[in-house]
Amino acid sequence: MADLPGIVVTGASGRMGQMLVRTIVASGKARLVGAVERAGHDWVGRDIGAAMGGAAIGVAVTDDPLEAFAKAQAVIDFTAPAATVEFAALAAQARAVHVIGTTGLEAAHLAKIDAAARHAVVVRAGNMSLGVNLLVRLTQKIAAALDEDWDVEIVEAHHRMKVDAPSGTALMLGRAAAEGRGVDLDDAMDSGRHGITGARKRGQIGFAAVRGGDIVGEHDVIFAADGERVILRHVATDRAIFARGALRAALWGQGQKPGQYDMMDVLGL
Ligand SMILES: NC(=O)c1ccc[n+]([C@@H]2O[C@H](COP(=O)([O-])OP(=O)(O)OC[C@H]3O[C@@H](n4cnc5c(N)ncnc54)[C@H](O)[C@@H]3O)[C@@H](O)[C@H]2O)c1
Ligand SMILES: O=C(O)C1=N[C@H](C(=O)O)CCC1
Repeated sequence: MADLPGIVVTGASGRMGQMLVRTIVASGKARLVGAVERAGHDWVGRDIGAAMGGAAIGVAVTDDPLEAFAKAQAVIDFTAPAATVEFAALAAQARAVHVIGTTGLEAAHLAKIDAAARHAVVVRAGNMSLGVNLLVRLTQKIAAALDEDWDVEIVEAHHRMKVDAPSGTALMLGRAAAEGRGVDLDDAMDSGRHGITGARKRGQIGFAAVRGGDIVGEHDVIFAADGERVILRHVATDRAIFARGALRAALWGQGQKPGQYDMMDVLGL
Protein backbone atom coordinates (compact mmCIF):
# COMPACT_ATOMS: atom_id res chain seq x y z
CA MET A 1 0.00 0.00 0.00
CA ALA A 2 2.77 2.44 0.96
CA ASP A 3 4.33 1.77 -2.50
CA LEU A 4 1.29 3.08 -4.34
CA PRO A 5 1.61 6.62 -5.73
CA GLY A 6 0.32 9.26 -3.33
CA ILE A 7 -2.19 11.69 -4.80
CA VAL A 8 -3.46 15.05 -3.59
CA VAL A 9 -6.88 16.29 -4.72
CA THR A 10 -7.34 20.07 -4.91
CA GLY A 11 -10.80 21.61 -4.69
CA ALA A 12 -11.67 18.54 -2.63
CA SER A 13 -15.16 19.71 -1.64
CA GLY A 14 -16.21 20.43 -5.24
CA ARG A 15 -18.35 18.27 -7.55
CA MET A 16 -15.25 16.80 -9.17
CA GLY A 17 -13.12 16.94 -6.02
CA GLN A 18 -15.45 14.62 -4.12
CA MET A 19 -15.74 12.27 -7.10
CA LEU A 20 -11.93 12.13 -7.32
CA VAL A 21 -11.57 11.36 -3.61
CA ARG A 22 -14.04 8.45 -3.94
CA THR A 23 -12.37 7.18 -7.13
CA ILE A 24 -8.84 7.22 -5.69
CA VAL A 25 -9.83 5.61 -2.39
CA ALA A 26 -11.74 2.82 -4.19
CA SER A 27 -9.10 2.26 -6.88
CA GLY A 28 -6.50 0.11 -5.11
CA LYS A 29 -3.99 1.77 -7.50
CA ALA A 30 -3.11 4.94 -5.59
CA ARG A 31 -3.26 6.44 -2.10
CA LEU A 32 -5.05 9.65 -1.23
CA VAL A 33 -2.40 11.64 0.68
CA GLY A 34 -3.93 15.10 0.69
CA ALA A 35 -7.08 17.14 0.13
CA VAL A 36 -6.78 20.86 -0.50
CA GLU A 37 -9.44 23.55 -0.28
CA ARG A 38 -9.30 27.34 -0.41
CA ALA A 39 -8.48 29.25 2.79
CA GLY A 40 -11.62 29.98 4.79
CA HIS A 41 -13.56 26.98 3.45
CA ASP A 42 -15.44 25.32 6.32
CA TRP A 43 -14.04 21.86 5.45
CA VAL A 44 -10.44 22.96 6.21
CA GLY A 45 -9.17 20.97 9.22
CA ARG A 46 -11.86 18.27 8.91
CA ASP A 47 -11.28 14.68 7.76
CA ILE A 48 -12.23 14.58 4.06
CA GLY A 49 -14.16 11.29 4.36
CA ALA A 50 -16.21 12.60 7.28
CA ALA A 51 -16.77 15.99 5.59
CA MET A 52 -18.17 14.11 2.58
CA GLY A 53 -20.66 12.42 4.91
CA GLY A 54 -18.93 9.03 5.19
CA ALA A 55 -16.33 7.34 7.40
CA ALA A 56 -13.12 9.14 8.34
CA ILE A 57 -10.19 8.18 6.08
CA GLY A 58 -7.32 9.84 7.93
CA VAL A 59 -6.74 12.74 5.51
CA ALA A 60 -7.45 16.21 6.87
CA VAL A 61 -8.47 18.96 4.42
CA THR A 62 -5.76 21.63 4.29
CA ASP A 63 -5.44 25.11 2.84
CA ASP A 64 -1.63 24.70 2.53
CA PRO A 65 -1.08 23.24 -0.95
CA LEU A 66 2.73 23.18 -0.86
CA GLU A 67 2.83 21.17 2.35
CA ALA A 68 0.33 18.70 0.82
CA PHE A 69 2.11 18.48 -2.54
CA ALA A 70 5.48 17.77 -0.87
CA LYS A 71 4.09 14.35 0.22
CA ALA A 72 2.63 13.46 -3.19
CA GLN A 73 3.63 11.89 -6.50
CA ALA A 74 0.66 13.53 -8.26
CA VAL A 75 -1.82 16.37 -7.84
CA ILE A 76 -5.24 16.13 -9.47
CA ASP A 77 -6.69 19.56 -9.94
CA PHE A 78 -10.24 20.42 -11.02
CA THR A 79 -10.64 23.89 -9.53
CA ALA A 80 -10.56 27.33 -11.18
CA PRO A 81 -8.02 29.06 -13.47
CA ALA A 82 -6.32 31.29 -10.85
CA ALA A 83 -5.95 28.37 -8.44
CA THR A 84 -4.65 26.04 -11.16
CA VAL A 85 -1.90 28.47 -12.14
CA GLU A 86 -0.79 28.69 -8.50
CA PHE A 87 -0.89 24.89 -8.16
CA ALA A 88 1.12 24.41 -11.39
CA ALA A 89 4.08 26.31 -9.89
CA LEU A 90 3.81 24.48 -6.56
CA ALA A 91 3.44 21.01 -8.14
CA ALA A 92 6.52 21.69 -10.29
CA GLN A 93 8.42 22.77 -7.16
CA ALA A 94 7.41 19.48 -5.48
CA ARG A 95 8.19 17.54 -8.74
CA ALA A 96 4.69 16.04 -8.61
CA VAL A 97 2.73 15.16 -11.76
CA HIS A 98 0.05 17.83 -12.19
CA VAL A 99 -3.18 16.58 -13.78
CA ILE A 100 -5.25 19.60 -14.80
CA GLY A 101 -8.96 19.24 -15.53
CA THR A 102 -9.79 22.90 -14.90
CA THR A 103 -11.39 24.64 -17.90
CA GLY A 104 -11.79 28.32 -18.78
CA LEU A 105 -8.00 28.81 -18.91
CA GLU A 106 -6.92 31.84 -20.96
CA ALA A 107 -3.63 32.60 -22.73
CA ALA A 108 -2.00 34.13 -19.63
CA HIS A 109 -2.89 31.05 -17.54
CA LEU A 110 -1.61 28.70 -20.25
CA ALA A 111 1.71 30.55 -20.44
CA LYS A 112 2.26 29.98 -16.71
CA ILE A 113 1.36 26.31 -17.04
CA ASP A 114 3.84 26.01 -19.94
CA ALA A 115 6.53 27.46 -17.68
CA ALA A 116 5.76 24.93 -14.94
CA ALA A 117 5.85 22.08 -17.47
CA ARG A 118 9.54 22.79 -18.12
CA HIS A 119 10.26 21.27 -14.71
CA ALA A 120 7.49 18.73 -14.19
CA VAL A 121 4.97 16.49 -15.93
CA VAL A 122 1.67 18.24 -16.65
CA VAL A 123 -1.30 16.39 -18.15
CA ARG A 124 -4.09 18.77 -19.15
CA ALA A 125 -7.37 18.12 -20.96
CA GLY A 126 -10.72 19.89 -21.06
CA ASN A 127 -12.29 16.45 -20.87
CA MET A 128 -10.65 13.35 -19.39
CA SER A 129 -13.21 10.78 -20.54
CA LEU A 130 -12.31 8.05 -23.01
CA GLY A 131 -15.51 8.65 -25.01
CA VAL A 132 -14.89 12.36 -25.57
CA ASN A 133 -11.27 11.82 -26.55
CA LEU A 134 -12.43 9.26 -29.14
CA LEU A 135 -14.98 11.80 -30.36
CA VAL A 136 -12.21 14.38 -30.75
CA ARG A 137 -10.31 12.02 -33.05
CA LEU A 138 -13.47 11.23 -35.06
CA THR A 139 -14.26 14.93 -35.40
CA GLN A 140 -10.79 15.61 -36.77
CA LYS A 141 -11.07 12.77 -39.30
CA ILE A 142 -14.57 13.75 -40.49
CA ALA A 143 -13.63 17.42 -40.78
CA ALA A 144 -10.62 16.41 -42.90
CA ALA A 145 -12.85 14.32 -45.17
CA LEU A 146 -15.55 16.97 -45.75
CA ASP A 147 -15.12 20.34 -47.44
CA GLU A 148 -16.58 23.69 -46.35
CA ASP A 149 -19.94 22.91 -47.98
CA TRP A 150 -20.40 21.19 -44.60
CA ASP A 151 -20.98 23.76 -41.83
CA VAL A 152 -19.57 22.70 -38.46
CA GLU A 153 -21.58 23.58 -35.34
CA ILE A 154 -20.77 22.47 -31.79
CA VAL A 155 -23.61 22.44 -29.28
CA GLU A 156 -22.88 21.75 -25.63
CA ALA A 157 -25.08 21.47 -22.54
CA HIS A 158 -24.04 21.56 -18.87
CA HIS A 159 -25.48 22.05 -15.37
CA ARG A 160 -26.59 25.46 -14.12
CA MET A 161 -23.48 25.96 -11.93
CA LYS A 162 -20.95 25.84 -14.77
CA VAL A 163 -19.07 29.16 -14.95
CA ASP A 164 -17.26 29.00 -18.33
CA ALA A 165 -18.42 28.81 -21.95
CA PRO A 166 -17.79 27.37 -24.43
CA SER A 167 -16.95 24.28 -22.40
CA GLY A 168 -13.41 22.92 -22.45
CA THR A 169 -14.74 19.92 -24.34
CA ALA A 170 -16.42 22.09 -26.98
CA LEU A 171 -13.11 23.87 -27.51
CA MET A 172 -11.29 20.54 -27.89
CA LEU A 173 -13.87 19.48 -30.49
CA GLY A 174 -13.66 22.84 -32.27
CA ARG A 175 -9.88 22.66 -32.36
CA ALA A 176 -10.07 19.13 -33.77
CA ALA A 177 -12.47 20.28 -36.52
CA ALA A 178 -10.17 23.21 -37.32
CA GLU A 179 -7.12 20.94 -37.43
CA GLY A 180 -8.94 18.53 -39.72
CA ARG A 181 -9.67 21.43 -42.06
CA GLY A 182 -6.19 22.87 -41.79
CA VAL A 183 -7.36 26.20 -40.34
CA ASP A 184 -6.78 28.06 -37.07
CA LEU A 185 -9.73 27.87 -34.65
CA ASP A 186 -9.14 31.49 -33.56
CA ASP A 187 -9.88 32.61 -37.15
CA ALA A 188 -12.83 30.25 -37.75
CA MET A 189 -14.63 30.43 -34.38
CA ASP A 190 -18.13 31.99 -34.15
CA SER A 191 -19.40 31.87 -30.57
CA GLY A 192 -22.47 33.36 -28.86
CA ARG A 193 -24.55 34.58 -31.81
CA HIS A 194 -27.10 37.26 -30.91
CA GLY A 195 -29.13 39.85 -32.83
CA ILE A 196 -28.79 40.58 -36.55
CA THR A 197 -25.77 38.40 -37.16
CA GLY A 198 -25.96 38.25 -40.95
CA ALA A 199 -25.82 34.96 -42.78
CA ARG A 200 -23.41 32.30 -41.62
CA LYS A 201 -19.95 32.75 -43.15
CA ARG A 202 -18.54 29.79 -45.09
CA GLY A 203 -15.91 27.90 -43.10
CA GLN A 204 -16.96 29.17 -39.68
CA ILE A 205 -17.03 26.77 -36.75
CA GLY A 206 -20.03 27.73 -34.59
CA PHE A 207 -20.49 27.23 -30.84
CA ALA A 208 -23.68 27.26 -28.77
CA ALA A 209 -24.02 26.66 -25.01
CA VAL A 210 -27.03 25.41 -23.02
CA ARG A 211 -26.96 25.72 -19.18
CA GLY A 212 -29.54 24.10 -16.94
CA GLY A 213 -30.37 21.75 -14.08
CA ASP A 214 -27.90 18.98 -13.31
CA ILE A 215 -26.74 18.11 -16.85
CA VAL A 216 -23.33 16.43 -16.43
CA GLY A 217 -22.15 17.24 -19.98
CA GLU A 218 -23.48 16.73 -23.51
CA HIS A 219 -21.74 17.58 -26.78
CA ASP A 220 -22.94 17.41 -30.38
CA VAL A 221 -20.69 18.06 -33.36
CA ILE A 222 -22.98 18.82 -36.29
CA PHE A 223 -21.74 18.71 -39.87
CA ALA A 224 -24.59 20.29 -41.86
CA ALA A 225 -24.69 20.39 -45.66
CA ASP A 226 -27.51 20.97 -48.16
CA GLY A 227 -29.84 17.98 -47.88
CA GLU A 228 -28.00 16.02 -45.17
CA ARG A 229 -26.35 16.19 -41.74
CA VAL A 230 -23.84 14.09 -39.83
CA ILE A 231 -24.11 14.41 -36.03
CA LEU A 232 -21.54 13.07 -33.56
CA ARG A 233 -22.76 13.01 -29.95
CA HIS A 234 -21.29 12.31 -26.51
CA VAL A 235 -23.48 12.21 -23.42
CA ALA A 236 -21.89 12.06 -19.97
CA THR A 237 -24.24 10.75 -17.29
CA ASP A 238 -21.73 10.28 -14.45
CA ARG A 239 -18.74 12.44 -13.39
CA ALA A 240 -16.90 9.20 -12.55
CA ILE A 241 -15.78 9.05 -16.22
CA PHE A 242 -13.74 12.24 -15.74
CA ALA A 243 -12.30 11.08 -12.40
CA ARG A 244 -11.27 7.68 -13.82
CA GLY A 245 -9.51 9.45 -16.70
CA ALA A 246 -7.74 11.82 -14.32
CA LEU A 247 -6.52 8.96 -12.10
CA ARG A 248 -5.28 7.11 -15.20
CA ALA A 249 -3.40 10.26 -16.23
CA ALA A 250 -1.82 10.62 -12.76
CA LEU A 251 -0.56 7.03 -12.90
CA TRP A 252 0.59 7.32 -16.54
CA GLY A 253 2.54 10.49 -15.70
CA GLN A 254 4.84 8.70 -13.22
CA GLY A 255 8.28 8.39 -14.83
CA GLN A 256 7.45 10.51 -17.90
CA LYS A 257 9.85 13.30 -18.91
CA PRO A 258 8.90 16.87 -17.85
CA GLY A 259 6.58 18.45 -20.39
CA GLN A 260 2.96 19.04 -21.23
CA TYR A 261 0.77 16.10 -22.26
CA ASP A 262 -2.91 15.49 -22.92
CA MET A 263 -5.34 12.56 -22.73
CA MET A 264 -4.44 11.51 -26.29
CA ASP A 265 -0.95 10.74 -24.95
CA VAL A 266 -2.36 8.94 -21.91
CA LEU A 267 -4.86 6.87 -23.90
CA GLY A 268 -2.53 6.31 -26.85
CA LEU A 269 -5.13 7.64 -29.32
N1 LIG B 1 -11.47 18.04 -17.74
C1 LIG B 1 -12.55 17.37 -17.37
O1 LIG B 1 -12.73 16.18 -17.68
C2 LIG B 1 -13.56 18.07 -16.49
C3 LIG B 1 -14.69 17.39 -16.01
C4 LIG B 1 -15.52 18.06 -15.11
C5 LIG B 1 -15.23 19.36 -14.71
N2 LIG B 1 -14.15 19.98 -15.23
C6 LIG B 1 -13.74 21.33 -14.80
O2 LIG B 1 -13.27 21.22 -13.47
C7 LIG B 1 -13.46 22.47 -12.79
C8 LIG B 1 -14.21 22.24 -11.47
O3 LIG B 1 -15.51 21.77 -11.75
P1 LIG B 1 -16.52 21.40 -10.56
O4 LIG B 1 -17.84 21.15 -11.19
O5 LIG B 1 -15.91 20.38 -9.68
O6 LIG B 1 -16.56 22.81 -9.79
P2 LIG B 1 -16.88 23.11 -8.26
O7 LIG B 1 -17.17 24.57 -8.19
O8 LIG B 1 -17.87 22.14 -7.74
O9 LIG B 1 -15.48 22.79 -7.52
C9 LIG B 1 -14.35 23.62 -7.59
C10 LIG B 1 -13.68 23.54 -6.23
O10 LIG B 1 -12.41 24.22 -6.31
C11 LIG B 1 -12.25 24.90 -5.09
N3 LIG B 1 -11.25 25.96 -5.22
C12 LIG B 1 -11.36 27.12 -5.90
N4 LIG B 1 -10.25 27.87 -5.72
C13 LIG B 1 -9.43 27.15 -4.90
C14 LIG B 1 -8.15 27.39 -4.33
N5 LIG B 1 -7.46 28.52 -4.56
N6 LIG B 1 -7.62 26.44 -3.52
C15 LIG B 1 -8.27 25.27 -3.30
N7 LIG B 1 -9.50 25.00 -3.80
C16 LIG B 1 -10.06 25.93 -4.59
C17 LIG B 1 -13.64 25.43 -4.75
O11 LIG B 1 -13.75 25.79 -3.38
C18 LIG B 1 -14.49 24.23 -5.13
O12 LIG B 1 -14.63 23.32 -4.04
C19 LIG B 1 -14.21 23.37 -13.80
O13 LIG B 1 -13.25 24.17 -14.48
C20 LIG B 1 -14.82 22.36 -14.76
O14 LIG B 1 -15.10 22.89 -16.02
C21 LIG B 1 -13.32 19.37 -16.11
O1 LIG C 1 -19.09 20.20 -15.25
C1 LIG C 1 -18.22 20.78 -15.92
O2 LIG C 1 -17.89 21.96 -15.68
C2 LIG C 1 -17.57 20.08 -17.03
N1 LIG C 1 -16.55 20.66 -17.59
C3 LIG C 1 -15.75 20.15 -18.66
C4 LIG C 1 -15.88 21.05 -19.86
O3 LIG C 1 -15.84 22.28 -19.69
O4 LIG C 1 -15.97 20.55 -20.98
C5 LIG C 1 -16.04 18.70 -18.97
C6 LIG C 1 -17.48 18.33 -18.81
C7 LIG C 1 -18.02 18.73 -17.43
